[in-house]
Amino acid sequence: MKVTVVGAGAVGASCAEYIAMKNFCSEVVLVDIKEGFAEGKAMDLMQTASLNGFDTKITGTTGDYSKTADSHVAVITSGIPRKPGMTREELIGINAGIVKEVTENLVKHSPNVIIIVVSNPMDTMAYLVHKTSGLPKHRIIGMGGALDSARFKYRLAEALESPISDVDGMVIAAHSDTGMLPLLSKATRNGVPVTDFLDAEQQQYVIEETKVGGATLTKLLGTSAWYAPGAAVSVMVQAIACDQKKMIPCSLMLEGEYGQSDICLGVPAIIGANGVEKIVNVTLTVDEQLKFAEAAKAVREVNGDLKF
Ligand SMILES: NC(=O)C1=CN([C@@H]2O[C@H](COP(=O)(O)OP(=O)(O)OC[C@H]3O[C@@H](n4cnc5c(N)ncnc54)[C@H](O)[C@@H]3O)[C@@H](O)[C@H]2O)C=CC1
Ligand SMILES: O=C([O-])CC(=O)C(=O)O
Repeated sequence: MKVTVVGAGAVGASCAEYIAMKNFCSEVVLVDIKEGFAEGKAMDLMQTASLNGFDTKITGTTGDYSKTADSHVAVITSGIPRKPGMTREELIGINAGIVKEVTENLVKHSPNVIIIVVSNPMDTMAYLVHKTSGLPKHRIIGMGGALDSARFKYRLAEALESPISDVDGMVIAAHSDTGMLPLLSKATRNGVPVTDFLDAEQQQYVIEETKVGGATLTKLLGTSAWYAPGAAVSVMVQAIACDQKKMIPCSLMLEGEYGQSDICLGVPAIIGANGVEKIVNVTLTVDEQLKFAEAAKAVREVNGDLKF
């Protein structure tokens, strides 16, 4: 299995590191536009191989896409991250052009690739990849829900004063500060609804902290997060590489599912060797249905700013 990661910055390098550490992949190619940067990150990571016990070969290139040829999976992390006080949506002006150009280069050299889109605003960037790549829809997957769900579980465990391994939960809809939909109604501690343990105030705290998870870290770090984003991507790549048929919320092109069409939004899906094997239709409460529709409206407005 050959994986390309475009963007050797904070998230791209973290993706490559977690993929290598899990040792399920033969080759990872890092690509960046900054001269020597991807080569340097690849060399540094390779010098951890004997220390961390992996055999994945990591190489780097400054924009030579022939080195990415015949990748099974490509992860797009190229673009700028937000600074404190910004929204993800404000990144569209710079990132749309980068994502479009990177997509064209990737598809030219790997026509059968499965693309995982990370660059923000992610739901809109995933939509852009659909509109410009010509790839079938099961081979374009936006990464947001895997990360947001991990943050939801972190906040749930904090409120429950429980180990995170006791907790299960999922976040769907948009990967934005306002459009995320943590499915509290379905979250459990060892199969017991979390709503049995948490009062209304605690429930609201978990929901609000989950939604602004990325903004909170951006304020603390001065740029956006990378460890959990990198780990979330590695889980998705492994699900494909090992044909795990894992259920992961991802931003996918909808054609009537959840009442939406011609939009990429976070929904639970089975991820395996073919990319998206199936979108899972979860029954939402009336309030969740309304919130999902509101998130769709906001993403659609951002999509309207795209020029193809
Ligand atoms: N979907 C999600 O859950 C998450 C998305 N992000 C997004 O991921 C993106 C990357 O974030 P970071 O890694 O923190 O930024 P970064 O600035 O550390 O890295 C981005 C890299 O992209 C490279 N780049 C720029 N244009 C390029 C091009 N045309 N071709 C190849 N490489 C190019 C830059 O040289 C830089 O090394 C941002 O847009 C950020 O908002 C970050 C975290 C989570
Ligand atoms: O917050 C950001 O801008 C980066 C991101 O998408 C996240 O960490 O969830």
